[in-house]
Amino acid sequence: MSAQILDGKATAATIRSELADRIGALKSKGITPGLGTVLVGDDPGSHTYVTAKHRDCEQLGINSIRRDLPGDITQEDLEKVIDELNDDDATTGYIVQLPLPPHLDEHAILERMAPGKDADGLHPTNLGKLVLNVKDRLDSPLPCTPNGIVELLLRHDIHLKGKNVLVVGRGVTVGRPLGLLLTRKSINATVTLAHTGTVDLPRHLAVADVVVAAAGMPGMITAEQLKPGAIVLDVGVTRVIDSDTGKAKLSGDVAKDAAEVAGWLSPNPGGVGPMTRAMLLSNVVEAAERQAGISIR
Ligand SMILES: Nc1nc(=O)c2c([nH]1)NC[C@@H]1CN(c3ccc(C(=O)N[C@@H](CCC(=O)O)C(=O)O)cc3)C=[N+]21
Repeated sequence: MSAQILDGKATAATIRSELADRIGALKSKGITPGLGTVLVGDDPGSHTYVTAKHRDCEQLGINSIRRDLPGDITQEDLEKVIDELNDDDATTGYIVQLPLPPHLDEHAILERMAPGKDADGLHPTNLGKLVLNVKDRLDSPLPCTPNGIVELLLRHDIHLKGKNVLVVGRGVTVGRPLGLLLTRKSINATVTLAHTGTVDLPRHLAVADVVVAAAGMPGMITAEQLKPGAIVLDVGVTRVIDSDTGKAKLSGDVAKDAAEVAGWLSPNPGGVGPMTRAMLLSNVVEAAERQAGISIR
């Protein structure tokens, strides 16, 4: 049996075309959404993702505000940039690419962002709303990768009600908030969050209907660990050196042989990554609609 593909590229393209209509409606009211990005340092992976995000904006007619900052920027100077973006009317929403260099206080930066301009859905206030509200639709942004995973499954007509979901990795952009989304009444999954402190990961994998691999550990999830027919989402993106070519390449957390056992598999690249970017655009458009007083639901 070979897994069916959760095609993030095609799904993201559909979402972008839906957003184009909503952007057209905003522009007819004289409103052009603007996405800001704050990138500190010169990590090649982060530059790739930020460039891809701005390419998406250009294709959709969303304004781009790009702040690439030196890796040795002080906390105080970074906070000044955050204050500028909070006050900039052309910036509907923005993100601070994580992780930040270790000398910077990531929490203080995220908290300093205006919650209404948080395009990532990672501001404590917005994550707090997710903790507090299990049943209603929220009027605040959802974290992009977790929401991208939900949207990818829904648009392939896969429903998680009653399913056992194993999330591997407790990072702030994926693992930690994902359970908050999947345990909402509208989805009703049961979620286990595994991490580096988990004992006997294979025991959890063997009973998981859905596996979200977001640990950043290349090839960690292999076919023999999976429950036959499991739905597998490969989220991890780690730069590794290709042993044959000696060149840097991106590796996912799921080994190639998983496709022989899984029922569904999101390719990497081409799965959750494009969905993350599509959800970011959706958060920016929703923020513009909210600021324009357009009811979005
Ligand atoms: N505050 C913050 N928010 C993030 O959402 C965030 C972050 N920091 N730090 C880094 C991670 C990583 N990330 C990706 C986004 C898109 C692709 C993506 O589109 N990947 C393409 C391949 C790259 C390409 O070809 O464009 C794919 O999977 O098909 C990958 C990874 C967001 N992140």
